[in-house]
Amino acid sequence: MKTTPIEKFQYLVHLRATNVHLFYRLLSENVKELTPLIYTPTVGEACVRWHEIWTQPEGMYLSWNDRGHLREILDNWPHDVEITVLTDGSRILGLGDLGVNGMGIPVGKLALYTACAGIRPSGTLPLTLDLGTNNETLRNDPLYMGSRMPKVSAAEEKEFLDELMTALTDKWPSIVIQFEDFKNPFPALERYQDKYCMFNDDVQGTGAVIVGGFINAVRASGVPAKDHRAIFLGAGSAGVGVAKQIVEFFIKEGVSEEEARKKFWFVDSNGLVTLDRGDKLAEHKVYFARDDNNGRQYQSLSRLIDFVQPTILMGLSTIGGAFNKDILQKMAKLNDRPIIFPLSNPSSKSECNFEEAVHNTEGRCLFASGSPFPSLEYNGKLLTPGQGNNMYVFPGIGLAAIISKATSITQDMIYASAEALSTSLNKQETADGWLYPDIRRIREVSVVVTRGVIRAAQKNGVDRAVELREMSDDHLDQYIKERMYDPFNETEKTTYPVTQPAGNGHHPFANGNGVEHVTNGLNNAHL
Ligand SMILES: NC(=O)C1=CN([C@@H]2O[C@H](COP(=O)(O)OP(=O)(O)OC[C@H]3O[C@@H](n4cnc5c(N)ncnc54)[C@H](O)[C@@H]3O)[C@@H](O)[C@H]2O)C=CC1
Ligand SMILES: CC(=O)C(=O)O
Ligand SMILES: [Mg+2]
Repeated sequence: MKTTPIEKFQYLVHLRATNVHLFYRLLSENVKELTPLIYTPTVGEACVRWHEIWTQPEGMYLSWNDRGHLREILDNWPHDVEITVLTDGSRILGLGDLGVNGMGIPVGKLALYTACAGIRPSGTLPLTLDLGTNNETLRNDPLYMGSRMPKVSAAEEKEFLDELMTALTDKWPSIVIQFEDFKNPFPALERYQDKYCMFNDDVQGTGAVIVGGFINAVRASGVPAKDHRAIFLGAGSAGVGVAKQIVEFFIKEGVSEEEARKKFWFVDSNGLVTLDRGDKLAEHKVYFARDDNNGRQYQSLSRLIDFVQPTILMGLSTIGGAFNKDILQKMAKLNDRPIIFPLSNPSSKSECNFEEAVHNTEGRCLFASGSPFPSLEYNGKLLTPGQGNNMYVFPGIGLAAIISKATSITQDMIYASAEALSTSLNKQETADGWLYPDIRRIREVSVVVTRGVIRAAQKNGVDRAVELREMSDDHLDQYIKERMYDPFNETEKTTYPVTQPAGNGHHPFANGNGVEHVTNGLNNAHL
């Protein structure tokens, strides 16, 4: 009997490696119960302990020493890849730099691609870059499987990524590449987004999923778009990615860009993000930096709330519990329906939990969190939290890019995923005031998102599957559904090729050989 979440995680890893279709049958019939085990929050614990709990290889690791040979190495992968999720492990959820332990994230995200959007398991490639880690504790741990060197410089990583992007698209010309959990994702996004079929999930996927729920929250708040004001705790890739897409929404609602930009007050680890703060602001923060603070600086979140009187409080700070009782009660005093989105992952990093938000706002908050929280009864009413997690959109974005054979993933495609998500709630969900659809309907939702993204690709002319342009929406939905992998109709035995990180040879199971021995996850007795 498996009792702890991590034991259940390990059981599911084993099931996937030994009976992949059964794993996906189980997952698709129990999405709500099993997603928290294979994804956030449990995947966070699994990544922290990856080197301790590791039993069998999954995915492919590419190390700094492999540079110059990346294209040859990809030839070792025996399947045709449609999509890869790629991380360098440098910012895994809100848990910091976990080096190659971050492999849990590409594996988990791709399992959701299969479960939620029906991408064939064999068409997915979890990819982790072993470019060193600045996590000294891990580097000194005898069981750590990655290279024991500090993280390479930004310029070296750029050089590596340039080679990798060329190699991936040379090997699989239609591949979709999802960047995930990079500490500083902006340079690569800027460099590659027009040239390759790629997107950054933390900046763009998160922006889209939050706008999707936010559209419904603004409607439910009764406050017109032009009167909203937002405080963001956390000004990193996700915070800025979300705010930029909310700006896009405000503009569509008739607010000018300048007015929209002025609706945001960002707080990071150095205080309120202002132009006169005296430190050199990272480039991505400059757009939202305030210039109207008259030399005043941040004292506390509570004082900033008094000053700004926000309608919206977003948390993307990795600071668990930052939205305390005082903060939540202030939001409730200021607003009939305060919008409170503690979005940091995993649950331990969430700025507050659902129960705290409900009790301190008299049940009036419009709530979504990054990790799931249980429903609860309040004043005789069952309240269900929204889950504002990019898992509602990235499967549809990826599937749309694959089906439409997109040459790149445009901002319009990303925004279309948000709009499609906001329309995907059924009558009951809307009547119950939900911001996001029931996660149990995720495959249906992914069809709606996929169609919206394909239509945007067509409008932007980045689609190569031009025959889809003539299809009606109903026909296109049917086409998407038929394209989806169905674990209930599978007899083919699928195997999972894997490689090991360059590693150190100390791990009892790691062969430390990088890539020479591509092994089969179903039959890895020779490891
Ligand atoms: N719900 C979702 O779908 C998603 C959630 N996230 C979560 O958002 C969080 C942040 O992710 P990123 O923006 O990519 O990380 P990041 O490292 O780029 O940004 C973190 C930000 O928080 C700020 N911060 C740190 N300590 C603070 C403090 N004491 N007070 C105020 N600000 C503080 C940092 O200065 C930085 O601006 C993570 O926990 C991640 O798991 C990220 C992507 C998607
Ligand atoms: C959900 C996600 O992508 C993150 O927390 O990084
Ligand atoms: Mg992420």
